[in-house]
Amino acid sequence: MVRYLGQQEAIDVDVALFNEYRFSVDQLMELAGLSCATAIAKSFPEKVGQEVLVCCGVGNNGGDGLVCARHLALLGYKPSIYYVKRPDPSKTLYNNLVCQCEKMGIPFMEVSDVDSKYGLVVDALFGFSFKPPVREAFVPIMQALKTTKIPICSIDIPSGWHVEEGCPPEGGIQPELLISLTAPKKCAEHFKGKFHFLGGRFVPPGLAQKYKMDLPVYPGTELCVQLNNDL
Ligand SMILES: NC(=O)C1=CN([C@@H]2O[C@H](COP(=O)(O)OP(=O)(O)OC[C@H]3O[C@@H](n4cnc5c(N)ncnc54)[C@H](O)[C@@H]3O)[C@@H](O)[C@H]2O)[C@@H](O)CC1
Ligand SMILES: [K+]
Repeated sequence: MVRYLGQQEAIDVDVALFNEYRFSVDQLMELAGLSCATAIAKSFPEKVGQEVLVCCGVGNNGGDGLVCARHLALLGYKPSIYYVKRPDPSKTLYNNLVCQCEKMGIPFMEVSDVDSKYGLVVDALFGFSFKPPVREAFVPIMQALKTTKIPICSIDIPSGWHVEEGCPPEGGIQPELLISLTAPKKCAEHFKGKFHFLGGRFVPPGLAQKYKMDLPVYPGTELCVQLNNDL
């Protein structure tokens, strides 16, 4: 059984990947975002050709969302991006990701009429660094995601959920697909949606052993593996 990590463990793994194993953020973000697009395509093949709203926050989870949007376009979906806040010019990584999306013709827009405009929503607002409660600037988009009837695909953490305890008592978003990256975090034990995938097939075996991740075997050359395929 794959082990579900606590918030501090997820942060420690992150630090080890970058400092000890010398990966760059771009490298892992590309693989993470690609695995998310792949999991979405496996879960919702019937939505190819439809509009997809990709909601991106200001951290690396949002960066995964930008990469995912680009790959969704390559897979035949029609993504649009809601970016809560454009990155500061000094943040080269995020500015490059934005440029890549713009050059692909992916529009950046405000959120309106989610239920009538889109077939899917990708939630890349907060990842494992989230600490509740949600700050003011994010309340409108969180409200839109809480009330939509369109299936939500959450990257790494259902945004607004406590990273370990799950959905907040006052209610939160209920994604239909969760793509856990690297290893699932404890909140995923409370996930009740239809599809739970693991993505981010880049964990060196030594690191997986150190954190006793017990990662499942990815089939063949797949970039993601379904964790709840017994359903
Ligand atoms: N460690 C790994 O293996 C990898 C992690 N990646 C992604 O990186 C994510 C973690 O990224 P980060 O550490 O940058 O953090 P997050 O993207 O989880 O969030 C950080 C941002 O959210 C803000 N934030 C935190 N709490 C908030 C609140 N209550 N209200 C509003 N804003 C709040 C922070 O100020 C910060 O700007 C992961 O979940 C995953 O999606 C991938 O990109 C690549 C590989
Ligand atoms: K998320």
